[in-house]
Amino acid sequence: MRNKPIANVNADLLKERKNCSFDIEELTNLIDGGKNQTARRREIENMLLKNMPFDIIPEECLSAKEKYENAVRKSVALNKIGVELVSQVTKAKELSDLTLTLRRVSDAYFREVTPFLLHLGMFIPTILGQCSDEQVAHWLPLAMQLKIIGTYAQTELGHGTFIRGLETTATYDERTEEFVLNSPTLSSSKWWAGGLGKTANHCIVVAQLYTKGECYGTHPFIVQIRDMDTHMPLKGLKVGEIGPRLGFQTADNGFLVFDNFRIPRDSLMMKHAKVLKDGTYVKIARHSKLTYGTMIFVRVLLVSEMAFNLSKAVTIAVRYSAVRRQSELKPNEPEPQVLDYLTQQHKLFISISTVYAFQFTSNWLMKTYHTVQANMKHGNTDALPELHALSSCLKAICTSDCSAAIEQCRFACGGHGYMISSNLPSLYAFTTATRTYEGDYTVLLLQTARFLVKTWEQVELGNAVTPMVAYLARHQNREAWDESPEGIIRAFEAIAAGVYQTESVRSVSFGQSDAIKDVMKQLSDLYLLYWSLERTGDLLTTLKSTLGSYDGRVYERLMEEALKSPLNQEPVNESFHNEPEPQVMDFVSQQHKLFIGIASYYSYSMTALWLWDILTKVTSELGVGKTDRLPESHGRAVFMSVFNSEMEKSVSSLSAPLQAVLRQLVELYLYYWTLEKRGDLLLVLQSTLGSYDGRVYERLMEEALKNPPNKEPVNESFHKYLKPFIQGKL
Ligand SMILES: CCCCC/C=C\C/C=C\C/C=C\C/C=C\CCCC(=O)SCCNC(=O)CCNC(=O)[C@H](O)C(C)(C)COP(=O)(O)OP(=O)(O)OC[C@H]1O[C@@H](n2cnc3c(N)ncnc32)[C@H](O)[C@@H]1OP(=O)(O)O
Ligand SMILES: Cc1cc2nc3c(=O)[nH]c(=O)nc-3n(C[C@H](O)[C@H](O)[C@H](O)COP(=O)(O)OP(=O)(O)OC[C@H]3O[C@@H](n4cnc5c(N)ncnc54)[C@H](O)[C@@H]3O)c2cc1C
Repeated sequence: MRNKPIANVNADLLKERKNCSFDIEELTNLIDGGKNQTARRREIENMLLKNMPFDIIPEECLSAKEKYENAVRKSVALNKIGVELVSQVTKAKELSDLTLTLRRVSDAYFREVTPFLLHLGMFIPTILGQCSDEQVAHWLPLAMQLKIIGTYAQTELGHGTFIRGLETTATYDERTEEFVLNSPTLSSSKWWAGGLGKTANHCIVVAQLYTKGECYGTHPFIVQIRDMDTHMPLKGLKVGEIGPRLGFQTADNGFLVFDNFRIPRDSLMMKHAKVLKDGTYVKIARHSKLTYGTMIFVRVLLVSEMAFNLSKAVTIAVRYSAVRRQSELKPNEPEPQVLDYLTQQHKLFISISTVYAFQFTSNWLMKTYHTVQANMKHGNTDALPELHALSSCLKAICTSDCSAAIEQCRFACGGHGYMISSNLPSLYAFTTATRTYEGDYTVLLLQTARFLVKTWEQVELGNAVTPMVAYLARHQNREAWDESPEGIIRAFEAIAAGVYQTESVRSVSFGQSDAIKDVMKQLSDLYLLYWSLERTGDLLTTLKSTLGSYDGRVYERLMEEALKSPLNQEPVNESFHNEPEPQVMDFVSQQHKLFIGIASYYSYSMTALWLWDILTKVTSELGVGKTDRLPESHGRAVFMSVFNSEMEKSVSSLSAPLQAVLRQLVELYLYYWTLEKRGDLLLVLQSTLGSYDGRVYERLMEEALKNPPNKEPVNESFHKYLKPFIQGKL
């Protein structure tokens, strides 16, 4: 796309590019995976450039409904080309290169995401990973050619993390050889699935399988949810869009509720378990968690997704920093490019290095994933726990780091970075969601910690462990790390960094020029140094804590320390003889702790009554319960001054004794009612999650039902684009 010289390039950018120490094309080839892949990518880009409709009005200026329709229009056009290209491919490797290229290039057409994301990212992978061979033969061609459009509905209003707690039931009825799907409670409503709200006509539903009166746990089912011709929701289910969210605005995330909805027996995805016609349950899987396979796959995918998204953000920020000039450092000299400020480089360079850390680690992780999959085909699931731990850990860290780094890139672009047109807000909104979906950050780190603790036990027993965790045995002297959760996670992070270093060295060791090697080495060093400085505290092995000692001799150490206190060096302190012991209330430091708390509390309450709008803003951002911890002194000052002046205005014309009494009464009244009516105050949170009565699920559903897309059962884009596309008439 960009291999031709472009006219009118900013002079500063040209200058920076001229300064480059290596051949840019060579690095491009490295990133693409070789010269041929670069050429193929450009070919596809050019083809799409010629054929794809561009936005006439920027996406962000459209209404929510228009945004969705526009996204469907573009998705259909893109996938028409995609399906055609896929049909020409014969080899598996070519197919995976092509899907990756299409995935990357497609981003150029969406500020938000395509409503087909879940179809490509989870529906197809789940067919591949969870269906029996016959089922794959039936469903895969339909899905690949987009004759059906699917999504993945696992999460419910009540449970996302704890999959075993899902409440949707699939009860086998052997008389009709059907499963009956039910959502027995409000909290069992499926919630969040991308593309479910308006687009998908099929859906993978994860439900508790019951047969012959027994529950066999969660299983995936493939379910048609809309009529293929009219697109109307099928009888026995309720489906809709969940409402506006931070990002993913064009992904029509949806809800789904079942009421005795019947599906054929073979809707159960039967690779890992079967239910026979007579209702007998047959377990096939050698590992109980194989039904979680799609999640592992997407976690692996997300590492490269994060590399890609951060690469876009940092490219935007670096280019802009070369163009942007700010502050006159020397009189009559041009203002410097902001890129030349060291502080600006500090914001940006770690992101560049992080992109490569993620990308190299991602290539390696994907290879590892395929190796484990290949072994599992032959029945060997030994490596699955480690793959789960590894993909959980890397997914958690890279999604978290990526969204933080994108924020830095946005900060680096000053005010203009806040414009939607800069694309940085959308990149942030997209990536910050990845920290939550496909397994929440904390939860996944805890999964990894669990694996490491188990491995540690093996090390202690002198048993062999896998190469990836062999360092645990090397560090058995416990000097290099401690056994706290942080220590475990830190050790794992160190491994991730190690992978990056070895992989980057391996990747650049052949063919590549010295110039590229130098740059890669610098980036690798930067990444390692940056994180060792960031985590200096964690890297220190002495915890300096009586409570956190390795041997757990907490009380002995507390006593030893106590005995060292100078006060204990004399049996009776001289103040016994000379001064009465003070009440702790008399200590100024104690008064400071207490009185400032009371004063702050009053100030917030007063300000709430007099300056309702300020409170609404602050509390909706911080939460009422947290206002006493309002961190910014500026915010505190505003509250204080408003409190003082408004109070004074009200009572200043009255006599002094009356003023004093009124002040006390006002204080009492406010104090009393603030505590009594804290529920009402919480209403200013304007939040479905933070309501005083805790009716979270009811409110989420009420809001979803108010959502304009749910006012029409079928969006007109179905008739205009989706239907002709699915039926091959476009
Ligand atoms: C090639 C390109 C193609 C094109 C791609 C296109 C697009 C790509 C772009 C983006 C990606 C695609 C889509 C993105 C958009 C949106 C997607 C959002 C979709 C979703 O958001 S979709 C819902 C995901 N929702 C979750 O992510 C729930 C998280 N919650 C869990 O994942 C579990 O619930 C957990 C693990 C917390 C507890 O589960 P639990 O309670 O059952 O287990 P428990 O803790 O008791 O552990 C018992 C034993 O199981 C082991 N174990 C656990 N999990 C395992 C696994 N997966 N594999 C192997 N072993 C496992 C343990 O290690 C332990 O082992 P041990 O006993 O030996 O210690
Ligand atoms: C944009 C987006 C798209 C999504 N798309 C889909 C989709 O297509 N299909 C689908 O099925 N789902 C989807 N999801 C849902 C997503 O997978 C869940 O939101 C995610 O798994 C987190 O679960 P939760 O919402 O139940 O969070 P919770 O588990 O309720 O998390 C709330 C808090 O509790 C903490 N917590 C929870 N459990 C533990 C624990 N055991 N130990 C310590 N702390 C804990 C978490 O760390 C977090 O701080 C999507 C979500 C988003 C945001």
